[in-house]
Amino acid sequence: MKSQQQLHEVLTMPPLVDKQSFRNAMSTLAAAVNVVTTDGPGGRAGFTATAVCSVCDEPPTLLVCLNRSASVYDTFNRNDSVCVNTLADHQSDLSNLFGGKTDMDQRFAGAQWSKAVTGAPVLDEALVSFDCTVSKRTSVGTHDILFCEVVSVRQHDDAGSLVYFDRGYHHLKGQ
Ligand SMILES: NC(=O)C1=CN([C@@H]2O[C@H](COP(=O)(O)OP(=O)(O)OC[C@H]3O[C@@H](n4cnc5c(N)ncnc54)[C@H](O)[C@@H]3O)[C@@H](O)[C@H]2O)C=CC1
Ligand SMILES: Cc1cc2nc3c(=O)[nH]c(=O)nc-3n(C[C@H](O)[C@H](O)[C@H](O)COP(=O)(O)O)c2cc1C
Repeated sequence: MKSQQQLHEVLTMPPLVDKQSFRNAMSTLAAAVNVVTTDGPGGRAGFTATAVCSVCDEPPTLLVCLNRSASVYDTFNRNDSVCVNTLADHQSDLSNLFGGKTDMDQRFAGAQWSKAVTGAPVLDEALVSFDCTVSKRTSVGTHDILFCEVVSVRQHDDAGSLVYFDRGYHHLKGQ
């Protein structure tokens, strides 16, 4: 068992892995690219996210990690609707558009959208769109984790996938 002094030393130690080493390691994980959107009382917003993951299928649930310093944070915090639009292989321009520093109307002017059951914008040419309501939110470090229960899905089986790997885009063709 650790003494109080040993516990204090462990808790106040600097992290063993610095931020840059963590990011370099994470850059080796290939990930799907998503434009995550919302609409509701807080207004309309969308951002690019690779930190999206399947949680469970009963109830069908995804998670999305959102940096609390993002310009879209307040809007997502005030709305319950979220649509995770996974990009098709030809949509890297859209990823860059929603990836930061662009005015929100300009971001949405870059593509065609429909309205989902929840009211969130669905990207017409997405590989797949998961229309969701946020069932739970929690904070870890700099990010909020949104647990999103899927209420409807729209899928284009013939499209390829846009993959982010080694800080760049790669294109996976469908079968
Ligand atoms: N989870 C996140 O919040 C992510 C944020 N980004 C943003 O896009 C910028 C460009 O990213 P890259 O070109 O891939 O180069 P980078 O060197 O900044 O990031 C490399 C990898 O580290 C991870 N990462 C980056 N920033 C992170 C963060 N704040 N929290 C948790 N994981 C993070 C991601 O997996 C990313 O692909 C980043 O600096 C960041 O602002 C990109 C990917 C994921
Ligand atoms: C490829 C890529 C993946 C990203 N993934 C995430 C993510 O998973 N979570 C996140 O909070 N931000 C992520 N970002 C950054 C957000 O897209 C960006 O902060 C957001 O568009 C808001 O930018 P703004 O604060 O300038 O408006 C990613 C950016 C890029 C280009």
